[in-house]
Amino acid sequence: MSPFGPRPPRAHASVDNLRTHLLDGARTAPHRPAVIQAAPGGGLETVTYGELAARTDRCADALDDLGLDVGDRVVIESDTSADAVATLLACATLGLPFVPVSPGLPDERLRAVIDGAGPALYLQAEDGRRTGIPEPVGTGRFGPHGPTLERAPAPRGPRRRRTVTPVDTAYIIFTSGTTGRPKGVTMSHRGVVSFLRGVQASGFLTPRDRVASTAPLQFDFALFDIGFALGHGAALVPVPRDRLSWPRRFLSFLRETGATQIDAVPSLWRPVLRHEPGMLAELGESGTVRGVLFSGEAFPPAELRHLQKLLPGADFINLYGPTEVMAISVTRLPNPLPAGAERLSIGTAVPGAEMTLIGPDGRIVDEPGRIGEIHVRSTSLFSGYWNDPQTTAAALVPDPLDRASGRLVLKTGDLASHGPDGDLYFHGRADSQVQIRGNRVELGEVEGRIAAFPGITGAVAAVLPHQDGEPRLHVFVTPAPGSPAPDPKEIAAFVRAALPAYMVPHHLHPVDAFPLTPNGKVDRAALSALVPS
Ligand SMILES: Nc1ncnc2c1ncn2[C@@H]1O[C@H](COS(=O)(=O)NC(=O)C[C@H](N)c2cccc(Br)c2)[C@@H](O)[C@H]1O
Repeated sequence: MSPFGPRPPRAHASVDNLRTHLLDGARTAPHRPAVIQAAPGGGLETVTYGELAARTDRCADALDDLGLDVGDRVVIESDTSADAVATLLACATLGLPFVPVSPGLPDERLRAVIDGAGPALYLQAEDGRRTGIPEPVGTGRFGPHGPTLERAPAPRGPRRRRTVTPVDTAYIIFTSGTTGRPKGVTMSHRGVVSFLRGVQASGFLTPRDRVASTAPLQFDFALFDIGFALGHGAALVPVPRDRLSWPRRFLSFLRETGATQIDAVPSLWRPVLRHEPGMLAELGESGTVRGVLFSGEAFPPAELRHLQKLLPGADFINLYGPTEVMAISVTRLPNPLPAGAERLSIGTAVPGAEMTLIGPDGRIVDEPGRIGEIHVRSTSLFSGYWNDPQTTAAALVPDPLDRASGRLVLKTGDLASHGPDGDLYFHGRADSQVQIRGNRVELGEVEGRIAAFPGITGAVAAVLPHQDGEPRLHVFVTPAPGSPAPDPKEIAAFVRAALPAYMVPHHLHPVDAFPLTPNGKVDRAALSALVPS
């Protein structure tokens, strides 16, 4: 009996809870590998479903004894690992929303997340190096034997809640929102589990798969990988951060672990394609890689074609969606992409969700080719931005097709059009539509054209201010190693041959690599710093 009175009953297997959904594999096949990871002393170690469940319950018992209540937040600072998974599943078991942050997060950003979330407890991996967590937050570390407490959480008073329900918060993801203050995307157990069930219906994974996960834990892509792998009884293969920074080390880790599925943002592939196409081709020939899943940003078609050529036997899966609904669609793309395809399909929503395009007039847009803003109906809708009802009301709006119902839909801020086949095609963010001399320019079109120029492996376009007040179109390109710096006049002619004159870039900047956000996407806000002064 814990000093704080009777323990609340654990989440019952019949109701949606992240722990019960993901540890089902522990009941049916406890000896199967759940996590295959780099071992601290080098080499690899395997944690089975049975062992993962045991670590989860050890951690849940220890957290339970602290007298935390359903709804009390726990910050987890770690890379993806078996112990991080056990800790977040322990939180799910007790209804403690976890707030994942990555070790690289600067101190002041972590301070902002802690100010925002008001956590009861902060836990880091046993080898974590963070110091200076402010009172009254409790602090501790976790390892294979569960958590060890350093500073007890402030006394919480008697428990008010009996048990965790599917509409309770599973996690809060703080996104580096464009405005300074980070927004906390609050996701319920029902939201996560219903999306994972929807993806399962597509049948992309079998229990024999090994899913290489490359996203930082603070990005819901990492949470997806955990749910995707464990929900199928497959093995999760977290790729260590120091393996991601070098293409050779990344590819050798994929080979050593026998990864069959590689999940990454498109930009992660750019240096691999540029510097190690041969080693990538060898991995392709080995036949172990069955699938490449990507999300977070549009995969530039020229780069995707190059990757498909090197991994001919793999499925290429485009996962689209904002963190506010976890995601929405999972689309297997044609391999190879049809020649001339300028835009990738984001398909149709997973079972249980629906995307509709709404025009500026609030009416549905459904004739092919016309652009509208994606609105989403789904049981995976987030509960709201943490402690921010105004911003929530701007995103969760009355259903424009069914106002009387009181039901809300997510207004995504993303533009798309229907293809002839009914699939949706992504046209960028509504707030990133730019005008050049009064003409609407879709940056993706300019980038796609320039990336197809021989000797260029990647292109990112941006409209940047100019002292004469007239904004200018800049393009940053990564030339293939050993290729001469591209001639701006040749590029201009190449663009003019396919696009209207106003899409011809004013400035061309060859760069070694594009700046990336902490989640690994191209950091468009950082491009202006690359313009030579
Ligand atoms: N496949 C695409 N093609 C093009 N543009 C994409 C794609 N996926 C996103 N985006 C863009 O990224 C925005 C959203 O950013 S986000 O909130 O940080 N979330 C993300 O990126 C990650 C996303 N939630 C995700 C990723 C993997 C698994 C899960 Br489960 C969830 C979307 O609104 C889109 O603008």
